[in-house]
Amino acid sequence: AWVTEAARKGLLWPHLAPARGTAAESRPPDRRYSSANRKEKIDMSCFPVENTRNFSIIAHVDHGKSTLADRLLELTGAIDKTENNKQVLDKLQVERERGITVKAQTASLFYNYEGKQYLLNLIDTPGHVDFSYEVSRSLSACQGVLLVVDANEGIQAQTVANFFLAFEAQLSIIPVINKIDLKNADPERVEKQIEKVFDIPGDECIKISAKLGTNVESVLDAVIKRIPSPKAHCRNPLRALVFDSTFDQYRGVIANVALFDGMVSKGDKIVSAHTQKTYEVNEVGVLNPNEQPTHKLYAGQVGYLIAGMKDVTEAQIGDTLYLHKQPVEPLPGFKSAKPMVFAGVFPIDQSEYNNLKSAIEKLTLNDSSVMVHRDSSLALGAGWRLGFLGLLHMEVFNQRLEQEYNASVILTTPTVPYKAVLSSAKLIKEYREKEITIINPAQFPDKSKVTEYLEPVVLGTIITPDEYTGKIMMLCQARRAVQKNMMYIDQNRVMLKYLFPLNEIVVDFYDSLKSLSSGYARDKAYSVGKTICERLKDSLPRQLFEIAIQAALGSKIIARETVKAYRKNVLAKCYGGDITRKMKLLKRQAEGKKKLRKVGNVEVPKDAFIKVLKTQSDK
Ligand SMILES: Nc1nc2c(ncn2[C@@H]2O[C@H](COP(=O)(O)OP(=O)(O)OP(=O)(O)O)[C@@H](O)[C@H]2O)c(=O)[nH]1
Repeated sequence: AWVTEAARKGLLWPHLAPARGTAAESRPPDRRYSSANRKEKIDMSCFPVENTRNFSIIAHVDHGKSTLADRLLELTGAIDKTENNKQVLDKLQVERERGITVKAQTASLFYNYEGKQYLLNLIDTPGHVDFSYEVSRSLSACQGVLLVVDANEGIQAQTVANFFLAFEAQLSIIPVINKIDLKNADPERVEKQIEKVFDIPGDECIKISAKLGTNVESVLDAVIKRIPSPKAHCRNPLRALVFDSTFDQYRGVIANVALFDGMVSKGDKIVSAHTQKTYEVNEVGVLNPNEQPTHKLYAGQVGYLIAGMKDVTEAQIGDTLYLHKQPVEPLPGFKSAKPMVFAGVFPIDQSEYNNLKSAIEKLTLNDSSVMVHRDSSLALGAGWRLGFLGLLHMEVFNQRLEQEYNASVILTTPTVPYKAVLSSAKLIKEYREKEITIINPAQFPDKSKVTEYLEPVVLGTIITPDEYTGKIMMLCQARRAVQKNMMYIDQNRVMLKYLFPLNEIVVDFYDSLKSLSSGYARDKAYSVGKTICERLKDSLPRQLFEIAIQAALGSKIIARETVKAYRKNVLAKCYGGDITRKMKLLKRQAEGKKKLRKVGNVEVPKDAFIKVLKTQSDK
């Protein structure tokens, strides 16, 4: 939301609505695992809609989604049981290194249950808040979710956010309490939290250890029994939703599709509802979890499709594909993800500009949520201003540029966008708009030309042991946050909801919050200001006059360093002891310096800039 300072205080947090409960299911007697023949094309016609389930796993970061996904893949024979099955669906190097999921992956699992073959389409989702656009996107292809909660940590902020994404999409929600093998696990306490916060009966919780594989089979059984099959019809004309797309250097765009109606196979002519362009389908298949070509894809199924689309903009996420000459009503698309954190990206060396340009272009082919604007700076040369969904998204992008494209870049301090309602007729004419969005601090219009400024705000959830509540409330107030809700989720854990100005939390809020509970809270603005001033002092060449380097927070100066002037010995030629002449010379020098300081421009050399910015991003 975008609000003014006054409106921020009036906004309401949507109250916790009750969950749609589903009855607890009894355990089924027989089961057998089947693995599909992965060499030949699979015939998908043996999976009618009623034997298909499309589901996702959602959880707070590190609660064990990927580990559970690995176990489900093993149980259904999609991958072999080995020690090395760690986060099979996390394919990117950055995902494995950071142990986080960035891009959602899909896997079709084949499972024999009570004598019937089932097709279970699992769509893995990232847990971090920056990637929640990936979550909602994946959910649109599902009818149900597994809500994984750590048996030790209990419900966390992202559990709540993800629950609401699933709840609003009207999906069946199966709570899974994971890590029951941990010494400090307290599944009963977590069960009560789930009842209290989500209003889901405690006996619907499935308690498992994804790591050891304990009770994981009952998760698959619950998927079959509690999640409805998709409402799709093979006899209707094709209606396929593009819910993700990736770019392959050799094969072009691979679109992940969910078939809401009809069928599609190689050779079919399809049309994109968004671009109205026609393509011929080269290949269809399912992900098991690697691409496995099939003869056809049928209504209710989830798979991939390759049709000669050259870049991901041709396979827009949220687009509907239909058969040529058989147009259908397009499915409701997605709201495109809005970047909320902007930073300048410049090559360390301008001769690297073209390489960096092509690296950014390639990377954004796979991540269409990054906004790209050209930018230039006197000090840093030509570069870009990129928009990201959050700080982690920015860091991941930067890391991928370095790892996958060998690019080294300068990343400037991130900022959030602001809006300004213009009052100056001249500016309105120039922008051709009354309300403008400012993503570059250098382009901030002057106060005298603006009626009001608006800033982005976010609703944040904090879950904490109650002994820290007081300190956290003070921190939130200091960040101009407005409290919207507070409730005990169990005896000593509190859930706080605040409306935060995004700018106040984007960079270091989480660090401050963590340090509060570890007992070493500090004011970061002062230390950051001081460090930058010190670095600049060391990097700036001395001038004939004194240079004051100040860090300001609003109009308040919070740090200062001085670069001393060169002192020219004006008395060098003045032999003898005439003190009045010496004084006169020194006075004239001082006056000259005073004048110089007023008019003197300090040119900041590029390497000084780089030094300061690099130490910032290295921190
Ligand atoms: N003891 C124990 N550890 C587990 C269990 N399940 C997962 N873990 C561990 O918890 C950590 C996080 O697990 P992941 O599966 O990567 O978590 P995730 O939710 O997929 O994380 P993101 O993809 O970043 O959202 C890993 O170190 C796992 O080994 C479990 O049942 N018991």
